[in-house]
Amino acid sequence: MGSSRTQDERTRTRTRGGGEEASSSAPDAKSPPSSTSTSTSTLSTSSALGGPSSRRRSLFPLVELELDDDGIPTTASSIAVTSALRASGFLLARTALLPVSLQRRALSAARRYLRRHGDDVMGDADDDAVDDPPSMSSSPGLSRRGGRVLTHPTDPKAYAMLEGIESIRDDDDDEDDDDDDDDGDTDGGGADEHTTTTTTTTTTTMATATRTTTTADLEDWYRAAREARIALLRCIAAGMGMGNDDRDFLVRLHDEDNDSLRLLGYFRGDARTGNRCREHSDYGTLTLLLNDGVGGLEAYVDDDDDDNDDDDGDVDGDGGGGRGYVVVNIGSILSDWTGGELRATLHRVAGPASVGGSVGDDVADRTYRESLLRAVSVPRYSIAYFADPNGDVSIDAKLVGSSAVAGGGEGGNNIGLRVKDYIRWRSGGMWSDRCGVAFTSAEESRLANIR
Ligand SMILES: O=C(O)CCC(=O)C(=O)O
Ligand SMILES: [Fe+2]
Repeated sequence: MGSSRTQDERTRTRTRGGGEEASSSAPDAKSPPSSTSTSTSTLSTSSALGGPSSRRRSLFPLVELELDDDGIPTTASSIAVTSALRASGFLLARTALLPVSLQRRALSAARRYLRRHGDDVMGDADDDAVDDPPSMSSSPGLSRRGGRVLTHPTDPKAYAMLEGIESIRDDDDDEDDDDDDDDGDTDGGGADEHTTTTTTTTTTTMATATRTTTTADLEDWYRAAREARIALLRCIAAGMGMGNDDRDFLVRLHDEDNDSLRLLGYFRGDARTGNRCREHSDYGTLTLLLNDGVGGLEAYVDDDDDDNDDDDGDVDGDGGGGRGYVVVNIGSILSDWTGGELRATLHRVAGPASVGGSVGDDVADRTYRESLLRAVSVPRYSIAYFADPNGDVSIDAKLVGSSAVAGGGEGGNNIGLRVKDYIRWRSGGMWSDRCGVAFTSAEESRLANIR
């Protein structure tokens, strides 16, 4: 199982996962101890999702995810991760588990993958626009199904869902006799050393090498993301005191490895381009997001302790890719498990014409608008790694507090909705059937509030 993500919180209306009225979800009162390596990152001034033009610079913490000699996250890291997820639901994580070199390789591989498989599926990719993800020159608003790369029904993007590491290899096996559109692209980043070493060989050999490298790089990223998932789940379990301080409490609820990679290629646009990715929140447990540094990612964050509706934060504008960190956020299942203490935050990839975007005329507005214009003038690539819990775990479990239910009621008859059914419902299907566009009516109405 993996995830194609859609939607959830509308914090402005003080609601939390499942549409319930929020109880208390004030940011963690504990400030990280001075020994923590947490710092804040420099972030672009955000546009407000749905607010007028007032701006606030929002800083999400950059957390150095440190492991001890046994590979266990330090206490400082656990506190830093949990504090950020309480406060905003977002953090930027830097960790030796996801080194910059691997990030670059993975992004290059995603780009190659989307272009190759997109061409396969859609057949009309723009050959001149070598930097662009595959697009459909006709009917750009329609999703064409049946291949590995889909165009999104509404957002100007192509994407591929890779459900499990094996799916990457299967894709390559399927392609063994298909070399006509494999361009051996080295992505200008010099990241594809295997391809580079084969440039003097025949086209066919080079194509094979490119496939192999693409597969290897995506597999490496997938494996590394799984390790990072384990570390982050340990941080959360420890930081929240779950399972009587059993640090592997959450890890065990994920030992089926129900995860997926979504490779995303956003098309170039112009001043008229609105959202490149519609507002949504993720609905599994944990998302690790790597992007190529092209801006536009925004998160809608609300302070519970004031009435300002415009406390929205641009997550990064340069998330990963260059500076070596990944964006970490959580989905609604984990948020619900914690009674909303950890936030599944609404986010999007904005374009210059996004609703509630930069409409004012002060310096910050203009600067931000220019940054979005620059961002949309180039394609944007990202890789989302989604972790879901084991399929039979209850999404209704409460994993914090005195009534915490280990395993979410596993084995019981009255466990409520199971993860696998919930995800099927949210995502509009399982596996490659997922369209990733399902919105519940509650979510739709929350979204309507910001339009
Ligand atoms: O591409 C991005 O930066 C955001 C993607 C995202 O939020 C998602 O796919 O759930
Ligand atoms: Fe997302």
